[in-house]
Amino acid sequence: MRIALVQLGYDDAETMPERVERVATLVRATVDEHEPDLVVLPELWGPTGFDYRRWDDLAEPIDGPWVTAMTALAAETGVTLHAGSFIERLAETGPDARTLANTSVLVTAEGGRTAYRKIHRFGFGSGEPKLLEAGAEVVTAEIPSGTDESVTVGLSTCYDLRFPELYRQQVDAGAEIFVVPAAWPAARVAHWTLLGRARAVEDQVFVVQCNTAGTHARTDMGGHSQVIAPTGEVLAEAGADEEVLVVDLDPGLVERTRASFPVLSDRRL
Ligand SMILES: O=C(O)CCC(=O)C(=O)O
Repeated sequence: MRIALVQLGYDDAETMPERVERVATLVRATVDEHEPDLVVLPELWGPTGFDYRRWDDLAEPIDGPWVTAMTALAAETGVTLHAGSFIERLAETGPDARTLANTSVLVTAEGGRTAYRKIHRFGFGSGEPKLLEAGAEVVTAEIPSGTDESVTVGLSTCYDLRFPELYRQQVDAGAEIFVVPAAWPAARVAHWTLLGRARAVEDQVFVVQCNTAGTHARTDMGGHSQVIAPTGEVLAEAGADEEVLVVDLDPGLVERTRASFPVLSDRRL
């Protein structure tokens, strides 16, 4: 299975429509050059990443222009696209009296769609917890792997990576690859790489982490997207700047790793 991670770099000058156009061009070029089965984009790259003062203006419903554009892009290029996340305007006010969510979207070339609302909100009282509803559902999806077998991916977003119990629930739901889009700051990029490896080793899965590059909202982004094998081996790691990372992986390694070192069967619940 070939996966391409688009570690997008951006600043505050580019508008959301300009960035959507640029990303579509990048995805088309990546698919033409590398023929991946799955393309992954980072968290909130459309609605300005960390600039949460603009989220309300840029929020869209799940059937709005951004998701429609990403669905069309997957159909046009014939790939499964994890489009990263956007600010979703919810149809109803949630339990925390908010009408927005940080929602990741995975679309297939055939038009199938899986959405995941970020469960752990980052900001310690400001930003996400103040403005967004928390997701309440653990989400996995079966996607094509480039062979006759499909593969099960678990969806999570950025700060979620700090909460191992979420990933154990994804394992219980059959996840073989954790896909984690992020806008993870440079200041804590060592945590990003360490926690990705930890999740891979403890859950014996592949971890695909697609971060953001550049500087926006006065925050330097950390880059260093990476793909980790179920053994903990780093299969590929990006630098700090915008970059497309392409990696081939064998989903069968999950089962082989678990069979040869069956640590998950020693869990005590
Ligand atoms: O946990 C961190 O250090 C970064 C998390 C974050 O930036 C986010 O979830 O948006």
